[in-house]
Amino acid sequence: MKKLLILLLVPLFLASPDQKVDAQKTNFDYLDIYDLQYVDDPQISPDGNTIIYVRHQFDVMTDRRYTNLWSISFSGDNHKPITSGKLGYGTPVWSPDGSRIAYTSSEDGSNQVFVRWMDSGATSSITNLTHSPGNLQWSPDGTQLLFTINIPAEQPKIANLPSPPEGAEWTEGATVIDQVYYQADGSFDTLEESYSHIYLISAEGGAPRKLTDGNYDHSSPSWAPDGGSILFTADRSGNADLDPNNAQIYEMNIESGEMTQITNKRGPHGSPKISPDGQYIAYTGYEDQFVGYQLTDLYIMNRDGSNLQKISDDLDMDVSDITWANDSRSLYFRYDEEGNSKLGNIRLNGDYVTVASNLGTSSIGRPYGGGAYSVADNGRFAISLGSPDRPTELAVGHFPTRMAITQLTNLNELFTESKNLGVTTEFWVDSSVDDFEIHGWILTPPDFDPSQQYPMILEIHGGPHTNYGPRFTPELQLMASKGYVVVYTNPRGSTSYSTEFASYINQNYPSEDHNDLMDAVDYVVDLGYIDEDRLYITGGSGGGVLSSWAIGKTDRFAAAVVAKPVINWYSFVLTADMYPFFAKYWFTEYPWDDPEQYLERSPISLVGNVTTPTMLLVGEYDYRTPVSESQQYYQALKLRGVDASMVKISDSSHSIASTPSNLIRKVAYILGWFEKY
Ligand SMILES: CC(=O)N[C@@H](C)C(=O)N[C@@H](C)C(=O)N[C@@H](C)C(=O)O
Repeated sequence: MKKLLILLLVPLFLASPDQKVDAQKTNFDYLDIYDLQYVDDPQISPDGNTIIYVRHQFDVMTDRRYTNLWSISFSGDNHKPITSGKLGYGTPVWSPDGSRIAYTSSEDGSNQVFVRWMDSGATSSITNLTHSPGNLQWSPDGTQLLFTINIPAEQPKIANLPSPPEGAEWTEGATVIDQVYYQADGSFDTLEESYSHIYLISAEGGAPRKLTDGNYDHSSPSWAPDGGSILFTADRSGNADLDPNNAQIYEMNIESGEMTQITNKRGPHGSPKISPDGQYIAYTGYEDQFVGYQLTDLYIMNRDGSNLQKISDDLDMDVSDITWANDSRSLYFRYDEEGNSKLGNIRLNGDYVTVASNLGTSSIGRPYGGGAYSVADNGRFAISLGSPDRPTELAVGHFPTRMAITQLTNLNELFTESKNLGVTTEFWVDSSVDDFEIHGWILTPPDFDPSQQYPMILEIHGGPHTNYGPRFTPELQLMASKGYVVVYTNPRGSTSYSTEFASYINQNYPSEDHNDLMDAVDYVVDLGYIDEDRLYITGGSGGGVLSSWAIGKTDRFAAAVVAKPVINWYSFVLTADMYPFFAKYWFTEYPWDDPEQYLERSPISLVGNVTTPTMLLVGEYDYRTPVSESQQYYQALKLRGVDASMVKISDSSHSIASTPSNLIRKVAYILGWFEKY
């Protein structure tokens, strides 16, 4: 008995100290997804004393994500629900005096705008809309709200059809399509032609006033400090559908409805905001060069559009989500840097600082960037705080005193205390083809022991102009919990490093990003704990491009799962929902004018080399990277006698992870395929 006892105790001491398996805990498993909770969209009150945030939860019975509004004080006290139930509440916005919040809710069966009086808790819907509202913006005096909704365009009759006889059982009929955008990923039906318009409504309800007109989209409304006018963006050229990157800034006088175009440089103009002193307009954008990646900069100009200045020259990172500081002397903004999502503050002379790092999203999928923040008049701010080890929580801080960031919520404390999770470690590897350094992370299994040999999965991000980072990723944690070392990287083309790095694959994708991925695999293999006979590769969307490209270049992988890929750029730009953008920005010619340009960068051109057993996996209603792309590769592999399988995830769009059970299915099919080999 004594000898048996010693044998039983030894393995526990072998585990590396930082990954000792706690026998009281269990490994992260598929159904644990439904226990996760996320903080998103934290909105701090104007006086900085209270934060309203959106809490994301999941219901295993309805297989749905549902959201509620919660409130907590800046000190962390008085944490309580504002709404409850398994419905949808979102986009909370404080009134300028902090007495009310406006938000959207589906509690009445359709998405409407609600207002809550914070002192009494009285709540009322103030709209009765037929389409979902968005972009809620309080007027400076708190008496009115702006919002946008999509309004169907008048549809001309195409044919004078006879009516079926009474009781006849004719077929459904036909869908007439004549607009450029007739499908959008996430909308399962054919799109009706509609345009986004801006409305104004009393904060106490009543008939809304339609401010904009015409068959044009109007977006990003914001108020002038005096409440006399609003800014918004629109491309009213009449060619916006086929020229998708040229929205301009307009100012509209609320009383007269008179509209003035403020900008006219070619290129996108996003999120126009007037400074609190009324002196400047800030916006994000760039001068369009018609290439795949273009750095999004921050500009300021006078109210009339004169004296335009780019103030983010020293940043070389994409700027988004801008907010003027109360003194009109700086702006807060979101940016990603080396795979870390951050909140920054930039002065009008271009000097900038990082205010907070490690922002997180509410995704249950892969570790993409993102995050949310808000700032009070006194410099207090709230952020969605991410971490590689737990879902996103709420944190607060103060700028410029730079008090320590304080995490206020711990929604997942019991979860993280009861689960053995994979551990994320960072690495950099020198490119084998030039001077770039490639950034990556290794997610090791909960019971990891570097003296053992492990199967390895290389998981590749899409976009391609996005970035992965040390962020909580249930999708990859599930792979690690099943015993895999999971490696993920930011190959060239990824954002958050430099314009040079991201632009390298402009009209040159895929290319040496493949080498970056193989350099990362070589690096991790050289660490000595990977079984080289059990190397696996997978990736979604752009990651599907690179995983199918890779197995056309090497047979080092025991198996591959190519998820929602582009396989043939020629067919892709003629079937994808965003086809005008893809054709005009990812290529220099149309496919019929230069088929070779499309074919030479298409994974289908390398399928003749493939020996790797491959599963295709795609959402049944994926309109971003259509099912037909996966079908081409699957059928080519079958014709070549390569072991292939194809999984179509039912009722799924491009965003497979938007439904928890579909995320579970995706990981289970991926691991099932790898286990087979
Ligand atoms: C950044 C981004 O999403 N770009 C779009 C043009 C896009 O939809 N790209 C897809 C081809 C893609 O790779 N999407 C990634 C984000 C995914 O994992 O779905």
